[in-house]
Amino acid sequence: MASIELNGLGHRYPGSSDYALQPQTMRWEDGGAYALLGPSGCGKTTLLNIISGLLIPSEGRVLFDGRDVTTLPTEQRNIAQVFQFPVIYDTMTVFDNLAFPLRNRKLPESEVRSRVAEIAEILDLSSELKRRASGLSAEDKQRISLGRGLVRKDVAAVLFDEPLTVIDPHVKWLLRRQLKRIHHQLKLSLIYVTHDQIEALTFADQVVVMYQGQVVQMGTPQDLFEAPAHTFVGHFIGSPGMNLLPCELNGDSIRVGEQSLAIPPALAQQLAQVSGPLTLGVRPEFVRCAAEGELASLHARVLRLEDLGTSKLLTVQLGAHQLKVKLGEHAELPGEQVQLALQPERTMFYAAERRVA
Ligand SMILES: Nc1ncnc2c1ncn2[C@@H]1O[C@H](COP(=O)(O)OP(=O)(O)OP(=O)(O)O)[C@@H](O)[C@H]1O
Repeated sequence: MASIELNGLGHRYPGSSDYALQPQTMRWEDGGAYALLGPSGCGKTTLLNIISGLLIPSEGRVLFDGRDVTTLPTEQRNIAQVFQFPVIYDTMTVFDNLAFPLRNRKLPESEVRSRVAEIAEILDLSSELKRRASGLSAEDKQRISLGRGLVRKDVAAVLFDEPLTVIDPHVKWLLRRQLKRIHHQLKLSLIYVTHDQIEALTFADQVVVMYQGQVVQMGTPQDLFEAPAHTFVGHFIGSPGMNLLPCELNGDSIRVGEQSLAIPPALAQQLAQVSGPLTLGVRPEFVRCAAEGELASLHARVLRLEDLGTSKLLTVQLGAHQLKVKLGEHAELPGEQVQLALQPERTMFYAAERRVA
């Protein structure tokens, strides 16, 4: 296993003046489980291909444990890869498929047997080991692909490119949990590309959120939820995402539309240093219905209440903007008008999309 450092790493495809990947520097720790999460076209595959050696970046360096691998071909990087679709040998048995990466490295047969047994056990393939891979379902075949990616202990990292795309949603959930268990048991460095936030948040210790060729935040699922560093993280993570409202500083308060919200003097001082328009961000989970006349609350017009099963979602009109509020499963429609209080420590401020307070 290895740490991975990206040093001023950026990429422009030949003939394009735009960066597919903006130059950036970051470090991923040895043994970590990282998810690269972002919408289509944000640069996830470009970054993964640079790490795997399929693509040489136009700028910057990639280091594995301090060793510069930027221009090394994939075979010399000592990595394992799992792709969207199964890559297995149909004519071989499940055992021989799982054993292949180990036999390729000339490991003694006794070690091959014990390692294959360990991986097969974790992936629920133990009873299938003698079967030919050709007769298996697409899901079982992808399970074998996962096993082949995970079977070697000596790889620098295992890279996954949307590996659960072909998997049925129910089995997907099981496999995600198995992957998490594998990570805890085997302590492999895992990098997992996905555009699915649930997949990223359940699998990874650290989620690397990408947007328009940039990593806009790297953090635990809790960091991303409680303190989004970028408005994109705010609305991309969460269901529904963060409420984002244009606002202005006005002395010791914030103006939101026609209304005023008192804020602590220290926060007002901090916001006074910021240039450019401000946006207030608060997740629907951190807004509550307040008592009439309660200090530091906003007045809004009720639009609708939807039942989400374990919670209810209230939509209100606040000036020109709509705001979502998550309420308990037994909440009732609060009438035509409502006072809303925002949890102060979970209310964020953004300028030019970045969090400033
Ligand atoms: N071979 C290429 N030549 C030119 N531009 C490319 C090439 N591959 C990708 N791009 C562009 O680079 C940007 C990043 O693409 P990339 O495939 O890395 O994103 P992604 O997040 O992996 O998206 P997806 O989930 O759709 O695969 C996009 O604007 C894309 O059009």
